[in-house]
Amino acid sequence: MSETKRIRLAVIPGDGIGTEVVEAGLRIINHLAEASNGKFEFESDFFPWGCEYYLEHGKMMEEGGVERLRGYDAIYFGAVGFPGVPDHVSLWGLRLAICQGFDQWANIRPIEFLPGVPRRLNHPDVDSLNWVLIRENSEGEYSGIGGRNFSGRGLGKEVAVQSALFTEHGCERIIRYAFDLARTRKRKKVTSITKSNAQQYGMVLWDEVFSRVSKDYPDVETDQWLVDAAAAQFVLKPEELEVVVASNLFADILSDLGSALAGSLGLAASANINPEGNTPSMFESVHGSAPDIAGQGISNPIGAIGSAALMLDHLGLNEEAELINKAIAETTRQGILTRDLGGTYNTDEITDSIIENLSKVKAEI
Ligand SMILES: NC(=O)C1=CN([C@@H]2O[C@H](COP(=O)(O)OP(=O)(O)OC[C@H]3O[C@@H](n4cnc5c(N)ncnc54)[C@H](O)[C@@H]3O)[C@@H](O)[C@H]2O)C=CC1
Ligand SMILES: CC(=O)C(=O)O
Ligand SMILES: [K+]
Ligand SMILES: [Mn+2]
Repeated sequence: MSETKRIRLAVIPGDGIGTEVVEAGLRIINHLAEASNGKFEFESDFFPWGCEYYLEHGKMMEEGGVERLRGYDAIYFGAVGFPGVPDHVSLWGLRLAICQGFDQWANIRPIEFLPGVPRRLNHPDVDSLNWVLIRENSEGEYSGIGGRNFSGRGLGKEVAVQSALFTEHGCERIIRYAFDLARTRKRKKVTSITKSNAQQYGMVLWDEVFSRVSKDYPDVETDQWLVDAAAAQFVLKPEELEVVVASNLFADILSDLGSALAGSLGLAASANINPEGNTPSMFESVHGSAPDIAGQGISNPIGAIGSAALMLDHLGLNEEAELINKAIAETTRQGILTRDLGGTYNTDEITDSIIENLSKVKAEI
């Protein structure tokens, strides 16, 4: 028997349903670790950072918090944000501080159309759809460049500037990432989404880099859309999409649209990757802290559990990741669904079912 692989995990449940869905995800991966006969185990350290921490300490995480995470193999994250703390304070103080601090520049957001789920997309062959959004995660509209209150212009005359930063380096690395990923997939197609008619500097640079990089991938089909038309395209011609690459803001919006089309925001998983492997990557559901349903135990844990699968895949536990995804699909196929999908099951029951189905799908392999 070879040595046990010890995985050091930093767990940040955060706020609202973040805590509920992270607990569900941990149940799944700890179950797999126990069943692995010593192949791997997790050493999880919990960080109580978030809005409650802020109300007590005046900051979202402890001093030097990002540095404390550096030595971990991965970060498993819930969600951040709760009424009482301004959303821009909570987001910048935790999620963006980690993503940008660790240069997790590739945010991978697959959109799976699961069996048994009532999808909102009226497409004859929904089962054939499988998208992955590649979101630029280090710059663009979320560079934080700008300011307010420039010169005391007086009541009702305030001015705010919010700039987007696009660097050739930043565009090139995320676009190459999308092309490299497309090469591993069936259709081998990358769709780039910008708004370069109105945004004549940064997004034109993006388009130029896209066109230059695409020449290195003659085997990959390309498509380019302006974001307004692209939003319509998601609904009207979903079969045209496979790998989609877009800026920080656009892919943020389109990933919520995509997950809603697949059934619910609660389904979508994501990975914030530092592809160089210099820093830990962070895995989290696409959705936020959902204060409207927090504390009721009814949140859909599938996005967070799928994110745990992305994490295992990243850590080299590819078979286990596949098992999780198969077990999720088996649970939805059986009609075991949370309320956001029209079901009646709660978070724990979905998680129980996925755990049960892990053994079932394993036996079928
Ligand atoms: N990565 C992160 O940590 C993110 C944080 N946020 C923060 O979350 C807070 C709430 O933001 P919202 O715009 O309301 O977005 P949200 O994603 O939290 O919720 C939007 C809607 O989707 C529903 N929903 C989301 N996830 C669900 C799940 N797993 N199961 C069932 N229903 C689910 C919610 O109940 C709500 O009606 C804000 O403070 C925001 O800044 C928002 C998005 C991402
Ligand atoms: C902040 C946010 O909405 C996201 O990362 O998806
Ligand atoms: K999240
Ligand atoms: Mn978002």
